[in-house]
Amino acid sequence: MNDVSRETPPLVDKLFPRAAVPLSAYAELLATEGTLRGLIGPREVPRLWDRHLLNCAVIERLIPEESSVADVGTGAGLPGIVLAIVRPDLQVDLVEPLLRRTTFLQEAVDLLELDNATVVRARAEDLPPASYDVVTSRAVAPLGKLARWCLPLCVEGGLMLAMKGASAEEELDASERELMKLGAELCHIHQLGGEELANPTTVVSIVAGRAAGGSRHARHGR
Ligand SMILES: C[S@@+](CC[C@H](N)C(=O)[O-])C[C@H]1O[C@@H](n2cnc3c(N)ncnc32)[C@H](O)[C@@H]1O
Repeated sequence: MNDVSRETPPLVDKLFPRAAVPLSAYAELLATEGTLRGLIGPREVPRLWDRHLLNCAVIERLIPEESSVADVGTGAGLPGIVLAIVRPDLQVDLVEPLLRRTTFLQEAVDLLELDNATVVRARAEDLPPASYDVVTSRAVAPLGKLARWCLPLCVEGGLMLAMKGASAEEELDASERELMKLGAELCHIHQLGGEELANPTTVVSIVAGRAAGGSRHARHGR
């Protein structure tokens, strides 16, 4: 057994008691196959929980029940796989163009028996518009470009959630015009997990307006 799974922090049981076992299995997969295949840097392994898994897990607080979610540029499954684990009520599409990564993602989905996650090998800009209630992303592109890819995927009134670092406010200011053109309605910067996590998560949330997606209901029939 790998060190990472043995060291599952007590906080995981406290915050996500029902998901602790699959989260630990995913942590182990990232620490082993994920690093072997170059999807996670070896230096990330000791901080997998703090900087990656828990950081991603807390964004579930912003996602309405039973949403259809696309995680754009999910890479090794962050935050998409984590969301599918901690929120079985969600339907999560793991959107990633690179074959090496989608192969790993499919193996992870199978191993973790995630019935509510689907691997979609595609670029965000090639997906049909107005397909999702929520579109998440982490470390994919600057906010303006990300909004061009993600907002059109949201249904009207849907939510784009971009995990960002210290640059969140600056990026939001810089992309204001673009966001307006794309029909963004409400933008907000959230700090999540401030009281529980060593590194709180910063998320920019943007409500999609009419120009962004289209119909009020997700077109995906899942
Ligand atoms: C730096 S990685 C981040 C991966 C993961 N979200 C994370 O936080 O660890 C960026 C990912 O975005 C993907 N990507 C780049 N352009 C994309 C696009 N237009 N549509 C979807 N994914 C894209 C890349 O293939 C890559 O896996």
